[in-house]
Amino acid sequence: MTDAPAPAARPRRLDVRDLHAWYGESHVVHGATFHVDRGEIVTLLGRNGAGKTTTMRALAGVVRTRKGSAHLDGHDLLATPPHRVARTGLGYVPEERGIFASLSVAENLLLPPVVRPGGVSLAEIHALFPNLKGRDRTQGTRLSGGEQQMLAIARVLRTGADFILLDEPTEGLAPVIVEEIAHALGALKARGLTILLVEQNIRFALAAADRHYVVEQGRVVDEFDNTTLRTDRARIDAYLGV
Ligand SMILES: Nc1ncnc2c1ncn2[C@@H]1O[C@H](COP(=O)(O)OP(=O)(O)OP(=O)(O)O)[C@@H](O)[C@H]1O
Repeated sequence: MTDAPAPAARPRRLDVRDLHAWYGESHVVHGATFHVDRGEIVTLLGRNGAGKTTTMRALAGVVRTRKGSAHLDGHDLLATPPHRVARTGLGYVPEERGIFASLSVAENLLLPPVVRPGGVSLAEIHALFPNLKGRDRTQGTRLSGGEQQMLAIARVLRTGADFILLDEPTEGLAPVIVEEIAHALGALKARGLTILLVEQNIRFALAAADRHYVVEQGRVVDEFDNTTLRTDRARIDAYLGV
């Protein structure tokens, strides 16, 4: 009898080892180690102030005082100047979304340059986020919070980014909009994109993601798959202090 072949491992996209990051003298990320494979959606969960956003900002090159290693598809992110990071395929959607008040939806969308082939077309963006359809001339800040979040994601998708860092996309949004965003992330995953998500909303994390890391004091201290996250609420609640 021959053994069944082992399932093919997915190629690793993001490999972060012993990452440290500082704001001035303040040492915030203390040796985070984690990875994200091709086509996965992975969350960083943890209490406020645990260092999740700073980890993302360090990967995106917004926080520049860093040590350790972080590679995306073999590109050394810590050695990449900020204006070159987008060319590695990494797109960053910050928590504050960054929608310009004085610009229309279309102007916001077309603002960042396309840096790689394979960007999501306007037709695909409208299929993913129907709320944005027909709103080209609407002032950015006349959109609802959910629509601004959709616009912020769409803007990064247009550039050709295929590894998306998404910081708390559901914060402050109504449940129906949260569902729409979960649905859109599912469609992006089906399209082959890879996503690292900072989240506080466990229901959304379960609906949208494949795996979950817990961050405490700037370190990854545990990892959950969806089954464990669903069934062992006490374990995750202890980390989150709920
Ligand atoms: N620009 C900054 N300058 C100095 N310290 C900062 C700055 N931004 C965040 N910090 C501090 O770094 C620590 C980690 O913050 P971070 O935003 O990464 O946490 P988080 O896990 O994303 O939590 P939250 O959900 O509250 O954003 C906190 O103690 C925070 O006060």
